[in-house]
Amino acid sequence: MTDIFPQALSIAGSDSGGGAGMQADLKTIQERHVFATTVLVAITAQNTLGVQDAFPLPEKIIDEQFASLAADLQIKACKTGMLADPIRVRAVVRNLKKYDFGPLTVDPVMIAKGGAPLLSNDAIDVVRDELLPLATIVTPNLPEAERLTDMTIETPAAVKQAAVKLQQRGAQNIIIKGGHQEGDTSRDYVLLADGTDFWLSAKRVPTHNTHGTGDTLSACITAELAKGQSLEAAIRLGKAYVDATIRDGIQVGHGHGPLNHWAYRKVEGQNGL
Ligand SMILES: Nc1ncnc2c1ncn2[C@@H]1O[C@H](COP(=O)(O)OP(=O)(O)OP(=O)(O)O)[C@@H](O)[C@H]1O
Ligand SMILES: Cc1ncc(COP(=O)(O)O)c(N)n1
Repeated sequence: MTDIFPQALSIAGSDSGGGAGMQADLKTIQERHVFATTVLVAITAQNTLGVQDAFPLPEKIIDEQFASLAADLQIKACKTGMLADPIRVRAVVRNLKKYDFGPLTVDPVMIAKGGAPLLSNDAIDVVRDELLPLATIVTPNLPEAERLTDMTIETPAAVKQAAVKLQQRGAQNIIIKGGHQEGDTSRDYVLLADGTDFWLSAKRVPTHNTHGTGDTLSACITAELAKGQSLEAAIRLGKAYVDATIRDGIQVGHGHGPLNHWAYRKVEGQNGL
């Protein structure tokens, strides 16, 4: 008998433009040599210029996708992305409690780079109160961390305080991403369950082509967890992977362009990639 191949699950919205959401997850998980499966929660009509429309899927088909996967596949890690509204968040929570798909990475996607809401205001409290307690790791950007903690985060000390607050809300491990900061360096703060903490720094790339950075980071972490990597190794690999996709950019579309998901192949062997 051959070994079961590592399988990971993306629970997210579709970005027709291919740069973010489920498409970014699929590209990333595939590049990390893990078999990608999906539960589609919403469909967006989207390109690099913005989100033109969004359509959340009925609860029934969300439940059925989870049931189909649970009946057959051996998923070892999963992640959430765009969850749209309270009905969809609760449907996902219900299914994550019902089935074991391994460690859960929650990317609490709220607003697209172009400014369109991907999570309704009344769903934010549901994510905080019902989804965060299930999270092995939560990966907010700075504005998302502010909303989830009711804090203004303007200093490194406030970033650390927000991470502790997210742990108190039930998420075990935290990354607060610094992509939205000013300055020459993009710094992400990591707080692990055992209290270990560190910063992951990278020289900021002066580019508008950062559509899907958060999805890509969280999908890479999920893929590495599905392979059995430790959480810290998965986080460090995720950072190295997303950094390569931004640094070795491609030009697609006329707005916030997507990442180069195969860029790491050029730096393979470095930073564990
Ligand atoms: N211009 C940049 N140069 C280098 N690293 C960046 C840049 N922009 C973002 N990053 C890195 O990309 C990762 C994602 O961070 P970011 O804050 O952009 O997440 P996000 O807002 O959730 O992304 P998205 O919503 O686009 O999916 C982090 O590791 C961050 O440091
Ligand atoms: C379906 C979907 N999921 C997630 C994002 C976040 O990505 P970004 O903030 O880069 O627009 C998105 N735009 N669309």
